[in-house]
Amino acid sequence: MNAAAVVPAAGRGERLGPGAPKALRELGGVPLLVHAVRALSRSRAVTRVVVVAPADGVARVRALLEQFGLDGHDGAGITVVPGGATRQESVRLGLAAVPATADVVLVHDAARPLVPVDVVDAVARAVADGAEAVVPAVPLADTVKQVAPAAAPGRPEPVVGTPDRSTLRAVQTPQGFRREVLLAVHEKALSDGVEATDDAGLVERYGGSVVVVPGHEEAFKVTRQLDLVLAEAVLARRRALDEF
Ligand SMILES: Nc1ccn([C@@H]2O[C@H](COP(=O)(O)OP(=O)(O)OP(=O)(O)O)[C@@H](O)[C@H]2O)c(=O)n1
Ligand SMILES: C[C@](O)(CO)[C@H](O)COP(=O)(O)O
Repeated sequence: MNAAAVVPAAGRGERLGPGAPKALRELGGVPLLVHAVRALSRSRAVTRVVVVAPADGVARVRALLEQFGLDGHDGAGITVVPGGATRQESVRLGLAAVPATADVVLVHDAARPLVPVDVVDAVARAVADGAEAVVPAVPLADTVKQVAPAAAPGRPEPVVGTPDRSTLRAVQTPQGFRREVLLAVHEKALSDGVEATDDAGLVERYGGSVVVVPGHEEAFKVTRQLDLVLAEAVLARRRALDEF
């Protein structure tokens, strides 16, 4: 297997609040992006990483990766390309830089810095074993309600349904794909104007099959301030355990 990873890191991080682009915010003194690239590089399956940087931040991201010893000379080779206005566009631009020799592509959010390498390996292995699209996921802790729009602004939203929680999963990254499948659905989505919140959603939209492998609670996405607090705690626990 020859897997390349695309790391969308071009988002602003509006929900995290004011500051640097989210991927460059620090966790334990190290940018989220660097954590994410290190996690991918730990997988023997990953031979190339394409980082998709904010369009005006390519030089800064290259310098940062070099500063943290991730300049392509140690472990997986790394390419940095400019991203787009949406996550989907950023992934498509990153995919264009994936070498044709890669038969498997993993797409991993820079905003999921603490993904364990076992999850990366499990996703890559499931694609190598024949799946065309693979997502890591965890069961939900909360009950989920489907709602309709409120009658007026400020009014409560009416509940219209309660899906059976046992059939639902919260989906993480890296998501893994046969390269030609991911390329094809991104190209079709571009020409059809189709948008999805994750890459596997595009595969589903065009009739492909997607399977789930176990994710990990530490692969959560840093989206809001509280996630950063949790990520600091998880990292501190890992560092403390490493000392024993
Ligand atoms: N135009 C974009 C938007 C998002 N992303 C990346 O997609 C991942 C998941 O997106 P999200 O968590 O929504 O990040 P942001 O878009 O930065 O967050 P927000 O929606 O709060 O602004 C992140 O690693 C983010 O950098 C990207 O590469 N290009
Ligand atoms: C791809 C993803 O992380 C899977 O859960 C998620 O859909 C990204 O959503 P975001 O709103 O762009 O963070």
